[in-house]
Amino acid sequence: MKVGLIGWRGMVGSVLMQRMREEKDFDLIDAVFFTTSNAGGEAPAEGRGVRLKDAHDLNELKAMDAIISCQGGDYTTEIFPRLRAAGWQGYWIDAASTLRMEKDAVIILDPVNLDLIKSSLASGGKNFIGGNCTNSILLMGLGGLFHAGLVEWVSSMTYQAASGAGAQNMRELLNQMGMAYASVADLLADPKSAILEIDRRLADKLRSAEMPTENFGAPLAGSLIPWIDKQLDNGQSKEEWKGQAEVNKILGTTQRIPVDGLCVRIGAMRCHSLALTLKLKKDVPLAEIETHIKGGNPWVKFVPNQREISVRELTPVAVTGKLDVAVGRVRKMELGPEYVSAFVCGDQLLWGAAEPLRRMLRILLGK
Ligand SMILES: NC(=O)C1=CN([C@@H]2O[C@H](COP(=O)(O)OP(=O)(O)OC[C@H]3O[C@@H](n4cnc5c(N)ncnc54)[C@H](OP(=O)(O)O)[C@@H]3O)[C@@H](O)[C@H]2O)C=CC1
Ligand SMILES: N[C@@H](CC(=O)OP(=O)(O)O)C(=O)O
Repeated sequence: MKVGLIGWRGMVGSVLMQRMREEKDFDLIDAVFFTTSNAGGEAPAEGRGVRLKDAHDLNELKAMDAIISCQGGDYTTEIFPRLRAAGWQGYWIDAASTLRMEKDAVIILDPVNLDLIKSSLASGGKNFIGGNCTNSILLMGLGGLFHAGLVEWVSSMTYQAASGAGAQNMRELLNQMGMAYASVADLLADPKSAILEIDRRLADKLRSAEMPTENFGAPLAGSLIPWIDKQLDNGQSKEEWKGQAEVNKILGTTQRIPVDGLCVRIGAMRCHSLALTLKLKKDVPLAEIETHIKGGNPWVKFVPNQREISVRELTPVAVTGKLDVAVGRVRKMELGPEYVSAFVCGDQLLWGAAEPLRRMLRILLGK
């Protein structure tokens, strides 16, 4: 199978390349690397000596059996319709949100919706799009509970990492942290210095025009940003809107499960977390709930609802760089016996972006 890779050197693309190398996916395909900026340049070794092709050259793209794009929504918007209009019948696998809600597209998260993917393939489906990172992590964590048909609705409050906004934002966060520390380093070194003086000086620095905020639009270090993506007319952010739309599409629900909440950017690097309130359809014993969650997929790492282990294992720092999706803080809430809390934490560049794409390729290859 000839597989074109576009966006392979970006942040999501680099994680995809790393995972494809680890899993030896390149042994199974003829990989052809494309670029929007350096046609004719040297491709990664997996390209077996073929130079980089122009990602705007429809004839080169048409020669592919499948294309994986991590290049971004603008590229998809520009190229995908022209490629299909030119008669290309190959498989389009994409990280960008552009095509997610199209009728002929499946949002891919195979540990949760392999049946939908397979039935789409059987009926000639060709467009397979990775989900929004927050939703993919929610469903990787709690898919078992959804599949058991127990969830009436979900309130989802998110704590989203800087990486979701892009590589430049990760750098900006670290630069902000560095400036924040530098502003009080001398006082910190003196154990007798007054904490309120440290706090005042830090607040002044974080609010000052010196703070680099070109990418986030506000300081994130020592703070948070309670808005992600565009503003919609109903008061939701676009990120919040995606929750219900995508979760229901991924699950293929016939009766819509309401999902809503506030999406918040915090100073984690690449793990998104969600604090969830679930209203169940009935009062189910906690042990049964835990069994459903644990049985969701092999990557669920269930963390018992105990302080010490939660502090150690249910955090972005513990989860970063791993395929495990940590699920914990599962308990009945004081709101009533059908109300359950949960906290889910996953690496948004792995299950949230790159992993479903390479797994889709494997499904196409039947391996
Ligand atoms: N960021 C995220 O967490 C998630 C992103 N996505 C989607 O994935 C897509 C890509 O996102 P992301 O990987 O963050 O985008 P990046 O900005 O990291 O990369 C996109 C492209 O930018 C070009 N580029 C220009 N300068 C550089 C450089 N110095 N280093 C690397 N690449 C460079 C590359 O194209 P070229 O080689 O052609 O020049 C690259 O493929 C987006 O559509 C996004 O919606 C989906 C889920 C999560
Ligand atoms: N919006 C997500 C990242 C992302 O790229 O989402 P989407 O693939 O839905 O555009 C975040 O900021 O954390």
